[in-house]
Amino acid sequence: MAEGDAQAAGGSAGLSRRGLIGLALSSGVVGLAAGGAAGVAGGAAVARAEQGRGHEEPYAFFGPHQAGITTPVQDHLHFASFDMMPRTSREDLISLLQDWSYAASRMTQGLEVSATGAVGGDAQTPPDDTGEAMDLAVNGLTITFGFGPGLFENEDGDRYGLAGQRPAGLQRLPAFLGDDLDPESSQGDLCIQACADDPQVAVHAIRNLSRIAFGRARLRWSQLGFGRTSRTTSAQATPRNLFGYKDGTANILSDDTEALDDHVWVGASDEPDWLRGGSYLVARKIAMLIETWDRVRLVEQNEIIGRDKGAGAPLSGGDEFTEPDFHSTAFDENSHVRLAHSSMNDGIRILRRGYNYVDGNSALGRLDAGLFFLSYQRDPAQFVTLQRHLSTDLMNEYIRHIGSGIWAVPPGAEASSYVGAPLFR
Ligand SMILES: C=CC1=C(C)c2cc3[nH]c(cc4nc(cc5[nH]c(cc1n2)c(C)c5CCC(=O)O)C(CCC(=O)O)=C4C)c(C)c3C=C
Ligand SMILES: [Fe+2]
Repeated sequence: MAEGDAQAAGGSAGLSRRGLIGLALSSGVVGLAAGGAAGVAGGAAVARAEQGRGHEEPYAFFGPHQAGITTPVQDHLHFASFDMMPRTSREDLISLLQDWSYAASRMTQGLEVSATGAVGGDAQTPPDDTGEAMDLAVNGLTITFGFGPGLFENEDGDRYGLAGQRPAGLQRLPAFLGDDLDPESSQGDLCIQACADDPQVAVHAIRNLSRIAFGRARLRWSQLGFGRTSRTTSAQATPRNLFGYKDGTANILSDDTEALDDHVWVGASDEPDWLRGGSYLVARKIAMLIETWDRVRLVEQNEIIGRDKGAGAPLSGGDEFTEPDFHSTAFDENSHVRLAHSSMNDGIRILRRGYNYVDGNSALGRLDAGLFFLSYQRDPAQFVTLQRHLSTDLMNEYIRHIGSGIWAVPPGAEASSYVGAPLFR
């Protein structure tokens, strides 16, 4: 076994390639844990070409926090929710997480899922990698994994011996006023958020991870997103959502370590200890009634949001980054920004990372479009409090929550290990 291979396999707690049997893995595996893309070794490995508009340098896969939370928000999303297959064991779950981590650690460095990849293996077997990202650069790909409530316990009981490790806050979200949820596009035992500056790179990641899961987990639902609706660094311009408003102005940014520790990362004083350095992810698929919104007068649109459509400034005045003054009579008391603001919610903040989506159109010629809302928080109660407070939001006339999910997002994997390893110790 080459040195890189040994590091990637990492002993009993390490990355496994066992579950990839049938995907014809062979020699020449890259020493990802040690050197990332720079460690490309022999074998038939194909490093992806340097074509792409987005971020050219890979983001590290291993580290204290998973990438894809504070990482500068990429332009495209493919989000997938999975259910474990019936009669799978704890060992199946562990091997799946090991195989996913191994493949993710390669793809996020711009490599194919295995050393032989799409064209370097035995031509008489299906290739390990599906190939559609071969000529594309890494495009800032991040792959973030989450564990749903059903992984710890469901109607079949404690399938994987994890019930005792379940975070107290990891419960299915309560019903909210006006929810119109489709259970088929909600929740799931596991989730994967793939973000990249090229949509094909994100889709390639989910497609290959779904393939690797074969026999152990199956895709439950997935969502494509385009046009980020948030920013996580001050260097990123604030993008716009499908209502035409700047979205992400007041988001938590990656250099605000105090806010991240207070509001996003599960901390040293929080339980359970395997989740420290992780977070909780909430996803809400929110349909936006675009055609109805487009008939609303501009002044009323501004009242509903609580900000000016052009500059994104609060209605109390100033520029985009001026703090709103809620003593001003400029705000309707049920404007979105007022109801969502931390000063109206006991100081609660969340890190938002959502995307626009368009899933075609209805038979009536209306766009099936909206916001795939994603937020990271230290405690799910933060989202629940905010969403309850939004029950009188003027915006509610123009939106419908149609999908929902919550997952515990483990800390980043240690080098040579896999995402979620501390849960199984
Ligand atoms: C429960 C949390 C939230 C949901 C759901 C939500 C949906 C939603 N939001 C917009 C558009 C905007 N939201 C803005 C600000 C904002 N939204 C939330 C929370 C939820 N939004 C928060 C915490 C904030 C920040 C409030 C503050 O501190 O000022 C804005 C203003 C610009 C900005 O700061 O990002 C817009 C615009 C839509 C369209 C939507 C559902 C479809
Ligand atoms: Fe909002």
